[in-house]
Amino acid sequence: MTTFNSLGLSKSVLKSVLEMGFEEATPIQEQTIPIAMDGRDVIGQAQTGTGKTAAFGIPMIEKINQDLKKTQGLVIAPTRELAMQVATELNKLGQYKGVRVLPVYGGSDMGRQIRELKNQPQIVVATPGRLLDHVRRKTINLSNIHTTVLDEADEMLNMGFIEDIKAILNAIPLQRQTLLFSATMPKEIHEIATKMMKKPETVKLKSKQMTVDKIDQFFVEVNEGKKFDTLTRLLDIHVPDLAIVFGRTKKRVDELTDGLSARGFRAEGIHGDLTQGKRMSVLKKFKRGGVEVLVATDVAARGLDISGVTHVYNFDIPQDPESYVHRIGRTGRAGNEGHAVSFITPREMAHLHLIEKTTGTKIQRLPIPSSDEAHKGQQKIVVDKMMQSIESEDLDAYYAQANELLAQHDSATVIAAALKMLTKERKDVPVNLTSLSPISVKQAQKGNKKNDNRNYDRKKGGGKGGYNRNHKPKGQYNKNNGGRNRNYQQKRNQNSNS
Ligand SMILES: Nc1ncnc2c1ncn2[C@@H]1O[C@H](COP(=O)(O)OP(=O)(O)OP(=O)(O)O)[C@@H](O)[C@H]1O
Ligand SMILES: [Mg+2]
Repeated sequence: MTTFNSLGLSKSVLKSVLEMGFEEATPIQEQTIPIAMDGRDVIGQAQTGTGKTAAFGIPMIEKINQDLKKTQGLVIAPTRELAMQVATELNKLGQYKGVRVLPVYGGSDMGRQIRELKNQPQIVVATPGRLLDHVRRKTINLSNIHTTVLDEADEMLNMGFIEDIKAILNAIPLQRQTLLFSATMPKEIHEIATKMMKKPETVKLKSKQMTVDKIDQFFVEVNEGKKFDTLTRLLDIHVPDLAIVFGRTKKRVDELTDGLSARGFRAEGIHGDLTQGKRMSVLKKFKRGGVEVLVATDVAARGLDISGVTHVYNFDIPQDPESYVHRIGRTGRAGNEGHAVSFITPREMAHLHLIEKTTGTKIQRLPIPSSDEAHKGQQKIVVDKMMQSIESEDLDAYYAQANELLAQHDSATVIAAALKMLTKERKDVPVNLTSLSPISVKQAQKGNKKNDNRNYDRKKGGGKGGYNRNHKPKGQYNKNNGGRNRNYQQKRNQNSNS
């Protein structure tokens, strides 16, 4: 066990870390913080949800000169939501040192952003498109930057972003320190990365598989036309606290959201065609539990850290194994348990095997559940609630009526009627989705990302503002286990179908 104390942090950063509920360093933090604090370039690869943000955030904050009111640190992240989240975490890490952090992303007011950048926040966390815009307009001063981070580095150095990244890096002083982090780092990208850095130290945590072993991984083999019914049945059986359903295209996400709402689920969609205001409000609602199913394109696949996500469903199989790793990594974070189910059409089985091979994981087959099982899942929720009521509520006022009913009918009939009334009868509203063609292995191996509709930061949208991550310390890295997990554990034990 490595405490943050033994990593040689300054008093103020140590205070922030402890206040954030971090008691011991995670392995990637333990291994990269000393190297990065030494000023060396680092490529850090560790599984999803293992604290890579603080692994680069802590050394970056330590290096900031708080008396110098100039932009000294730059973090680039692929999506607006991730940029906001990273900025929030850095703000917390730097709160006692008094470091100012500004998120800069597309879809928010340009004029205001320019004014804020003029004040030279010490750290800027930005999406590439908007950042390049500022570089070209000369509305950001990069001349004092000594530390640059590419979060989700393999994605940032992929086809869609690499030209922007090169242009940005070319505008930053050469004597900078560069830190690259991701849960995945394909060999070709690692080579590209190395060329952009100064003798980088690669820290890759040894593990058999790319994914966290706390995530149970399943697949269902199902025809395209049966996917939707299968999804709603699984949701009824699993009863997730919070679930994310990934669809391949924006249109798919819209259709899935409408379909789930029609069947009585509190579902909302998130993708790159929505205004920034809408994207943020959906995410906020999801974090608060006001939305139980978030339907998303790959725009939500990387980096987002939302506590309470117990299930991830790949309604459409991801384009490449890396995307699979990131998508399912939205659950099972910071030592918590998670569950992932991928829907595979018969013609996509080869693609599934490629994912298994690349990630070093065996994905277990799950039979397609029947509507009867789904209905039993819903009844189980009512039974659990009744049991809780029996154990903890004062029922005195109800006994007279209960005895009267029992005088007329046998007890099983009375309870069956109560169960029927309380069980949510899922209206099997017919839902027709536009059919998508299966993904072939060839398509995936080519890394064909042209038509995957990620649309990260290319859209001009309205709305601005930020959200506050409601951080709860949790999981194996500290002893303080959040309430949601306990509830979930209970639910799991009670729900023998899951
Ligand atoms: N040392 C620690 N002890 C306890 N919790 C931690 C520690 N470090 C980070 N965390 C928490 O773990 C969660 C996951 O961290 P983070 O988002 O940095 O993961 P990540 O490795 O970047 O994942 P991804 O690959 O999905 O981006 C966060 O809620 C974070 O606050
Ligand atoms: Mg991350």
